Amino acid sequence: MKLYGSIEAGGTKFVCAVGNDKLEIIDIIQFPTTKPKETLEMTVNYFERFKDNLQSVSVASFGPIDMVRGSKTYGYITSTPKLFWDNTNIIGFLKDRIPVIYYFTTDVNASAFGEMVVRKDVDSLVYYTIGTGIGGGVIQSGHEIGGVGHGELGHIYVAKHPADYDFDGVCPFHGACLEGLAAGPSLEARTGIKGELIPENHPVWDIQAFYIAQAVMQATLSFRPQIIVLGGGVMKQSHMLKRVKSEFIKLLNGYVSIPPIDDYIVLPAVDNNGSATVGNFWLAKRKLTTD
Ligand SMILES: Nc1ncnc2c1ncn2[C@@H]1O[C@H](COP(=O)(O)OP(=O)(O)OP(=O)(O)O)[C@@H](O)[C@H]1O
Ligand SMILES: [Zn+2]
Repeated sequence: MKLYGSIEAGGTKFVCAVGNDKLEIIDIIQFPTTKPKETLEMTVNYFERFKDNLQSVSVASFGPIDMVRGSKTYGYITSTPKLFWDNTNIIGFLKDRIPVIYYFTTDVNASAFGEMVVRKDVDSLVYYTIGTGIGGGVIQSGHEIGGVGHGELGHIYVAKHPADYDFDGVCPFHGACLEGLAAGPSLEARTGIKGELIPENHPVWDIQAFYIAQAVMQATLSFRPQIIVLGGGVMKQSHMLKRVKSEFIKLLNGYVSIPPIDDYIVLPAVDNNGSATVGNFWLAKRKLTTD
C-alpha cells in the first residue's frame, strides 16, 4: 500500500502521521517540541516503521521558514525566536535519514490546503490560526503564494480599538501588530486571565473581534478569496465567529461583493486542528507527480 507522511512541526508539539491514497489517517502520534535534534530523532524513529511503503512526506512547520526552491537555506527554519530552533535544517536532517521526496511549507499553508481539499469547488481561500500566535495561509487558484518567502499575515498593522489605546501589544518584534494585539497571549496580558477562562460577557472579546475582523478585511481586499477559515484555540470560543462577522460587515460597508457571510467566514471543516494533516497528505501526494 502506498503511504504518505505528514509532519506538523509546531512550536509546542509535533504531530506525525501516515495516510493512504485516499488521504485517510492510518496512524498518528504527537510529542512535545523540545530541542531540534531530539525532536527530529523522534520524528525519524516514527517514520522508520513505515519506510517500505512511504512515498513522500510533507512538512508543515512553524516559521519563519525558507521554502524558496534553489535557496541555500531551503528547508530551514530560519529566524525564529523559538529557543534552539533558529537556523535548523529540518528537511536536510529528515531526508538524510528517511530518503523520500519532501514538500516543505508553513503550518498555515498546509491547513489552508487541507481546508481546500475537503471543501467542494474551493480553490482560493485564506486560513488564519488565532492561537499562541497568528498566522495565515493563502491559496490562490490552487497554489500557495509567496515570492522571496511566505506571507506573514499575523504581523500586519491594524487600527487600534478605541478602548484599547493603553495596551502596547505583546509581539516581541512589533508590539502592537495583529498578533501582538489579538493572539491568545494578548488576552491574558490585558485581563490577567487565560483566554479559555475569560467569561463571554467580558469587553475584551469585542476588542479582539475588531482586530480579527480587520485581518479578514485585509484578506478580502487583498486576495478576494472564496472563503476565509478561522482556526486556532481562540476561535473555540463559540461566540467569536458571530462577533467577527458583525465587525467585518461594518468595516467592509458593502464595498465589494462577497459570498453570503455564513458561507464566507467559517470555522475549519476538519476538527481538532486536523486540516494540516489532510493538507500534508495531499501535498505529499501531489509532490510525487509534479517533480
Ligand atoms: N477556548 C479558548 N478560548 C480562548 N483562548 C483560548 C482557548 N483555547 C486556547 N486559547 C488560547 O490560545 C492559545 C493556544 O492556541 P492553540 O490552542 O491554537 O495552540 P498552539 O498550537 O500553541 O497555537 P499556534 O497555532 O499559534 O501554534 C493560548 O494563548 C490559549 O490561552
Ligand atoms: Zn508582530
